[in-house]
Amino acid sequence: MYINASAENITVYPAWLRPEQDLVQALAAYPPALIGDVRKRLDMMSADIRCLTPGARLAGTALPIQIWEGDNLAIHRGLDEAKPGDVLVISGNAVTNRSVFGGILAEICLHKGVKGVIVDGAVRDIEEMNEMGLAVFARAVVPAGPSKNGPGYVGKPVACGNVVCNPGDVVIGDQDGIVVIPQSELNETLEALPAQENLERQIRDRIKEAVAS
Ligand SMILES: O=C([O-])CC(=O)C(=O)O
Ligand SMILES: [Mg+2]
Repeated sequence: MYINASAENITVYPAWLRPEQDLVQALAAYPPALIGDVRKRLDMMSADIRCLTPGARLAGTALPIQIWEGDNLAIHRGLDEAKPGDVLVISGNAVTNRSVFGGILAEICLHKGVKGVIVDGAVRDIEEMNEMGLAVFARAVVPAGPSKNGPGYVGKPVACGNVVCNPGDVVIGDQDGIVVIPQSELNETLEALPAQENLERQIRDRIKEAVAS
């Protein structure tokens, strides 16, 4: 950690397997809306979790962190476990009167190769993070800062934006929002995507033909 604090009360769960980056990148070629459609229109986070860094696209593997509301010690501790390609998926139990993530944590994320952060709670320093190029999704923005006392969990499944997210699940986000793909279903999801894309193309072609005729 880069802060002077004891992380004794943060429980870190055993390391998990991360999916192949090639598989993550292949899924990242598709937008969350299309991925959600092939996943029975389930597994998408609440509309309250918004992209706060305009234009950002996000794709990576989940590193779940459960914080104590308004406290970010578990995020600092969790970043010690982060690997390149991870996305921090942080449950703050939807509490938004304290920001739990900001520019300093964003700097650690970039240094670690973390692709972005999804917070079921609030963040701050949003202009700074925008310039830094980290994809940030959260429920709210507020300048009030957090405590750093814990407790918390790192690497235990969390609920974020009403969706359960396990360590190593793939999360894909754009301006529409976030979809979560369970690690055991990555291949079947990827295989189903071209047909869904084709279906949409056919509808668009019919529209073009109708307009042209
Ligand atoms: O003060 C905090 O812990 C949150 C924050 O603003 C930062 O990470 O820059
Ligand atoms: Mg700050």
